[in-house]
Amino acid sequence: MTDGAVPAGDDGDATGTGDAGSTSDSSSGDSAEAVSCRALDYSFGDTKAVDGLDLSVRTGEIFGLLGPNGAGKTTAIRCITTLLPVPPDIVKVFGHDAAKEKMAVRRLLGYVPQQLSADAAMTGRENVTLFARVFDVPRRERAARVAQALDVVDLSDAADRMAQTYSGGMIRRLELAQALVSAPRLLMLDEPTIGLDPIARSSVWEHINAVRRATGMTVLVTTHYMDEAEQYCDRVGLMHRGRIHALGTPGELREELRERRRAEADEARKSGTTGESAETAESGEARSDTVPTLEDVFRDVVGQGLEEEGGTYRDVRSTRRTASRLG
Ligand SMILES: Nc1ncnc2c1ncn2[C@@H]1O[C@H](COP(=O)(O)OP(=O)(O)OP(=O)(O)O)[C@@H](O)[C@H]1O
Repeated sequence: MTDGAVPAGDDGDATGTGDAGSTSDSSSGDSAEAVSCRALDYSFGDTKAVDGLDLSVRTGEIFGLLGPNGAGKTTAIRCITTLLPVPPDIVKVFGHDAAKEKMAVRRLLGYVPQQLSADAAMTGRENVTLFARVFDVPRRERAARVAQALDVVDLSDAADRMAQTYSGGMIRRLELAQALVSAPRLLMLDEPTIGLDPIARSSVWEHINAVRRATGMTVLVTTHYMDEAEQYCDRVGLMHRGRIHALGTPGELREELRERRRAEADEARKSGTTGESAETAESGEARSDTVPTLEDVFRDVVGQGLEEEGGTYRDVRSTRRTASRLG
């Protein structure tokens, strides 16, 4: 079983908590909040991967979790998918508790992990059919649902070709079809466009957007690409060292920084005694007039750029196998 499959019937919880989904008040999954994490912690031995994370994803939005390598994004996503065990009353998906109602949570979500989740030695259709079986899509509906999922990502014509003949962008779209075949209410994507060329990146996003528009599905996505977050996410959370340091729409975050810069420039102008050179003061003023980018916001909040921590991002990107073809 790949990481991408979170089968409804496979309870992988090491803590052995039961599933109270069918008896819960919230069993219909009706909740204005698609995802909620309250003070979520997760450690691997001595490494604190997630450190008191508070997160609220609203139903129907595209929420981007941004952060450098090692910020804890994947770990947080895996806690929400129930692939990593969490204590009760910390993580909820459409009101269902990820510890107590694991099966109910799994039935509501589709997950495209960073690692490859398509099998090179099967056709596109066979790959999606496998996910349809794992996710318990009723047998009589299966063929139609598989065809529909392939159609949504524009892979109908290539459906009966082996996945090893697909380009990197096609593989990512195939993985999207795998996650969509169970008609999830929440789609979680971990670095969906990493390693793809700009055209393939925008194609993947166009397909995500089209499904979102058609179904009202909620999307939670992690990305390093600020331009994508800016263009496609309704709101973003800037994550660093296991927690969110800034949250809002890209426009709000940029405007907040612009205001802070203006206030600082005013302050410097008023005091005039800060010892800063005329040149520095001038550059501060000029800065306060330009609209900052999300990268500027990130740098301001955590004191560094997205690509500066961890040092292994390029390695990760270069080893992301869907960047080329399946071997
Ligand atoms: N299975 C594991 N065992 C030990 N440490 C881990 C494991 N998975 C993640 N970590 C550590 O937890 C921290 C957070 O990692 P995580 O993968 O969640 O970050 P990320 O923001 O998703 O980064 P990336 O973009 O590289 O995936 C890092 O310090 C990482 O080394």
